[in-house]
Amino acid sequence: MADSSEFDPALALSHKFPDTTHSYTERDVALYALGIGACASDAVDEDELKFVYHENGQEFIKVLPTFAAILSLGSIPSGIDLPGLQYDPRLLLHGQQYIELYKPFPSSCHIQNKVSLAGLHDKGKAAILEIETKSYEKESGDLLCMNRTTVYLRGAGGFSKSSSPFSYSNYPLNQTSAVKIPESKPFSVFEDRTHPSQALLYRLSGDYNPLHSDPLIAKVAGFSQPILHGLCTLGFAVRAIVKNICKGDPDMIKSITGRFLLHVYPGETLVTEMWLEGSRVIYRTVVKERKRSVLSGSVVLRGLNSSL
Ligand SMILES: CCCCCCCCCCCCC/C=C/C(=O)SCCNC(=O)CCNC(=O)[C@H](O)C(C)(C)COP(=O)(O)OP(=O)(O)OC[C@H]1O[C@@H](n2cnc3c(N)ncnc32)[C@H](O)[C@@H]1OP(=O)(O)O
Repeated sequence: MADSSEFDPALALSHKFPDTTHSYTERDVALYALGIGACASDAVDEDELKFVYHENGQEFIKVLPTFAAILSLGSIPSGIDLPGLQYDPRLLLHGQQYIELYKPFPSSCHIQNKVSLAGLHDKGKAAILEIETKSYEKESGDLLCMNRTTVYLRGAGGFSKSSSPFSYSNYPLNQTSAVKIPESKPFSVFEDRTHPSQALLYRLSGDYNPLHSDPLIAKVAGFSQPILHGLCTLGFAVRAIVKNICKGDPDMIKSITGRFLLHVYPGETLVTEMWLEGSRVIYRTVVKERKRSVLSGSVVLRGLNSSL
C-alpha cells in the first residue's frame, strides 16, 4: 500500500500536464494493423488488406479505429508522473480504455495532445488513475479523438485522508466500461488466434513496457510469462466488430469502451462475441484455451445499415 502521508489527492488533481506531440506515417498505421492481427490468417483478406496496403491503387492506407489509442501513448515518454504519487511501475496494469472518434484519421499526421487527470480513486489495494488525452490534428487544429485511459496501480491505494475512500471523476457515468452481457445468443462471433510473438510485434507501435517482452519483469509482476498489451486485445476485439458488423468500414465506429478483466498470453485464441442493441454493440472477448473472459465493453456505431 502507498504511504498515505506522502500522497495528496488534491495536489494530484490540480497538476497540469504539459502538452505533448506525436507524429505518424502510413508505415506506423500498417505496422499497427499487423500488430492487432489484420491479415494474419489471410494475407489478401478483402476487409483488411486496405489497412496494410494501397489495395486496388487506393491513395491512402485506411486507419483502424483503435489506432486512436496509440496517439495518447506519446503522452507517457517517461512514465506517469504525478506529484507525490508513489507506485511500483512493474505492478501497473491497464484497467480500461474509452475512446471517442470525431473524424476519420488521415493516414499520416502531426498530433498535439492535451492531457489531464479525469479520475482518481482509492481502492485500498490499488489506486486507479484515469488519464484523458485529447488529440488534435496540428495542421487544421481539428480535434481527432479523445482517449480516457484507466490505469490500475496495484499496491498504490490507501491514500484516503478520511474514512470513506477517495473517489473523483469528471465525466458522465454513461462513459464507463462496465456492461451487462446479454443472456441471449450473440448476434455474431469471431475467433482469432494471437501469435506467440504478438506482443513483440505490437510493442513496435509505441508501448515498450517490458511487462510484454521481458520474462523476468513479467514474473515480478505476477505472471508466468510476458502478457499481451491490453490495447492489443482491444484492437483484436474492435477489428472483429469492424469485420463482422461494419462490413470492413472503420469509419462507422463512433466510440469504444473496454474493460480488461484478465491478462492474455500471446499465442492464445480470442473469441469475440457481439450483441447488437440499436446502434450499440456489446461485446465480450474470451480466451478459448482457458475459457475465461478477458475483455468486455461496447462500441457505438454511426450509419448502421438497417438490413443487418
Ligand atoms: C503524463 C501522463 C500522460 C499519460 C497519458 C496516457 C496514459 C497511457 C497509459 C497507458 C499504460 C498502458 C500500460 C499497459 C499495460 C497493459 O497492457 S497490462 C495488460 C492489460 N491489462 C490486464 O491484463 C489487466 C486485466 N485485469 C485484471 O487482472 C484485474 O481485473 C485487475 C485489474 C488486477 C483487478 O482485479 P482485482 O484486484 O481482483 O479487482 P477487484 O477486487 O475485482 O476490484 C477492486 C476494485 O477495482 C475495480 N476494478 C476491478 N477491475 C478493474 C479494471 N479492469 N479497471 C478499472 N477498475 C477495476 C473494481 O470495480 C473494484 O472497485 P469497487 O467496485 O469500487 O470496489
